Formats: sequence, structure tokens, C-alpha cells
Amino acid sequence: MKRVGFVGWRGMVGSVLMERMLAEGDFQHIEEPVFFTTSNAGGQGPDIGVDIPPLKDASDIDELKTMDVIISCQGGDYTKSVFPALRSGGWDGYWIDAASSLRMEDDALIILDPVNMDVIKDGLADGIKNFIGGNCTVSLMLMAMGGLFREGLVDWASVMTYQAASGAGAQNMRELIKQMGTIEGVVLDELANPASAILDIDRKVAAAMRSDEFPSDNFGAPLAGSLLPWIDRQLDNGQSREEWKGQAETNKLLGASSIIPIDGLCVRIGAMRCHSQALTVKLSRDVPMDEIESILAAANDWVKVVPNERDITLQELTPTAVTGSLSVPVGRMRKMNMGPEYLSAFTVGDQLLWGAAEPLRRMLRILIEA
Ligand SMILES: NC(=O)C1=CN([C@@H]2O[C@H](COP(=O)(O)OP(=O)(O)OC[C@H]3O[C@@H](n4cnc5c(N)ncnc54)[C@H](OP(=O)(O)O)[C@@H]3O)[C@@H](O)[C@H]2O)C=CC1
Ligand SMILES: N[C@@H](CC(=O)OP(=O)(O)O)C(=O)O
Repeated sequence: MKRVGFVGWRGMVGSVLMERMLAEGDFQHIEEPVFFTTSNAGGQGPDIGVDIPPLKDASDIDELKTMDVIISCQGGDYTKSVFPALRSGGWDGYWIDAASSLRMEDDALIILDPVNMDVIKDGLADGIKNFIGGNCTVSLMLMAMGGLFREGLVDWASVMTYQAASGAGAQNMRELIKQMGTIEGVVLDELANPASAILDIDRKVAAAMRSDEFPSDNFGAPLAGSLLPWIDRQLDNGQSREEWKGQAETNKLLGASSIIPIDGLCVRIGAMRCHSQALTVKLSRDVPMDEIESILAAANDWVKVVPNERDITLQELTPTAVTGSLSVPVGRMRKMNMGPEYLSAFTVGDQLLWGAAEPLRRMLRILIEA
């Protein structure tokens, strides 16, 4: 792997990728990193500790064709405009992408190597060249629950999500904070006065949130102090596209021979960058709880089983505890009233790390070390 091209490196996902690559010393293993831009050709690339050439134009197909590997965090529109031209122009390098555009294509794999290294290895042996990061909720769910899927213990799963603002983009994270600030701002005086009536405060807050001035251009509705039970496009079957990805991507990622049904509702909440998910898992048999916990804990180096106890749950199983970390805690596990084959679980994960940048970084290392 001589020349590795980076597109989208200064965006939110790309910046996390750069941070992780620097932390892991990945650039030391790349002979020639080349940085691209859609807006600033000739400009200065990121500081990666070695000299790099000026930024190249990310729409220059001839320049892109000189790369052995291209890793893109630029987004689906970029992938759709550049990738077909590259391939039809005869480029046969490796394409690693954060965007969803190519995920379900037959000549692409969804990558999450702690969960599907076998699928990745088979794909490489079969000459697959397109490696696409999974949807964040799917990747985070599988980092947590992968052990049960690997052991063939999941008949089906209902997955209800609580998704952070970052999944909607950097502007949405800013808007969430502005919404929070606006809410506090309208009742500052009342908050300073312990004798003020809580129902008056509540009325003022509700009025502010419903007003046309409330900052909601990006989300299209108030999120702070509320929630949004729809993520992504509406499909004809009543699912949101985010909900559709749950079954489609999980089964493709795992290389499942028969479809494991996965479904649920996806909800945006006012967390910054951690997605949480509440699962009901129908097990294929009555597996004892201690066995379930050891299967999950042994599945990869990042999953962490949290005992189903109040104090440790509130300390370790929240977006605030997990944000910025690669750890994927899973807890609230118990057998449900429906019967001993029904397991509840709750998991939290950083959607910019395992949900976006980390699988791409690790795929690049797999290619470099192959
Ligand atoms: N956000 C998420 O949670 C996830 C996103 N993805 C995928 O990754 C893609 C990129 O997402 P994300 O990183 O959030 O997108 P960003 O909007 O943060 O970045 C995308 C591009 O926007 C350009 N840009 C314009 N203005 C700025 C600015 N002020 N700061 C930084 N970049 C700027 C940059 O391109 P240039 O340098 O060329 O100008 C950058 O590469 C998504 O479209 C999606 O396909 C996948 C999984 C999760
Ligand atoms: N749709 C996700 C984020 C994302 O980018 O997903 P995907 O990579 O599948 O487009 C969310 O809003 O939280």
C-alpha cells in the first residue's frame, strides 16, 4: 500500500479518524498519505507529523486513480459522483467509505472487523475491493451483542434506539446546544428565584420551544427538552430508512445464511455523540444469564458487561460516561416476563468512534498488514 488518499478528513467523522490514526501511529505504516479536498485545492493538509504535499482536488479522477487505497468520509453525494467514474475508468484500488451509498451493493462488504473478520477475510480472498462502514446503530449494536449472534443464539431482536445529535451532523450538534441555551435563557430570572412557581417556568419553556424563533432549522423541530421519533427518510412500508437498515445491514454484515429478523423504532434524543439502544432479544433457547454474560464479554476487547444494578448502571451505562471512548458497555440484562428465552439489554456507544471512524481505520490497517 504505497499511496493512500484521504477525502473528507476535516469533517466531523474525518477528524475523529485523523485523531485515532495519530493515536495509533497508523501514518507510520503508510508510505505516501495524500490528502484531498472539495473546497481548498493547493491548501495545507492536516498536521500528521510528516511533510505532506498540498491538498489535491477531490474531483480529479486522474489524481484519485493514482491511489492504492482511498478512504472517504466526505459523504454519500461525493461517493455517488466520484466512485462510478473511478471504477469505470479502470481503477482497481481499495475503496473504504463511511457513507451508506455502496453498503448494500453486491461487490461491497460492510466492515466491523471485531465482529465479522471472517467475512472480511473471505471477501479479500475473493477480490472484494469496496469496504464500507456500517450504520452507526447497527455497528454499535453488534459490538455489544455480537457474541450472541456469533453463537447462533438470536432468533430475532427488537431494537429501540435513542440516537445522539451527532448522527445528524455537526450543525445539528450546535443546534442542540443552542436549543438548550435558549430554554435556560427564557427562565433565567425564575430559576434564580427559589420561590418561583415550577408550572410558570414550564409554561414559559413550552412557549419558547413552540415559537417560530426557537432554533430548529437543522432538526426541523425542537430536540432539547423533547425527542424526535423519526430518523432519515420515510419508506413505503412505514419504517424509517434508519429502521430498515437494522435488519438489512446486520444480516449483510454477519454474512447470515438465513435472515435474522431485526426491527424497532429509531428515535433522536438530546445526547451529543453516543447512541443508546434498548433491545428485546428472542433467544433460540433458555440460556442461563451467567452464560449470556460470558459469551458477550468474550466476544471482543471493547464490549463491557455492566451488572444489572442501579448504581453501576447510572455510573457506566450512559452517554455521558461513554462519550469519547471506544468502550461499548451493555447492561440492564435480565430475563423478561414473556419467558426465559426473552432477554432485555441496553447498550451505549460513541457513534463517531465504533459508529463511524474506527471500523474504517482498522480496515486500512488490515489492508496495510495483509
Ligand atoms: N455524522 C455521522 O454520525 C456519520 C456520518 N457518516 C458519513 O460520513 C459523512 C460525513 O459526515 P460528517 O463528518 O458528519 O460531515 P461534515 O459535514 O462534518 O464534513 C463533510 C465535509 O464538509 C466539508 N466542510 C465544509 N465546511 C466545513 C467545516 N466548517 N468544517 C469541516 N468540514 C467542512 C469538508 O470537505 P472539504 O474539506 O472538502 O471542504 C468535510 O470533509 C456523512 O455524509 C455520512 O455519509 C457515517 C456514519 C456516521
Ligand atoms: N443516520 C445516522 C447517522 C448516519 O450517518 O448513518 P448512515 O451512516 O447509515 O447514513 C443517525 O442519524 O444517527
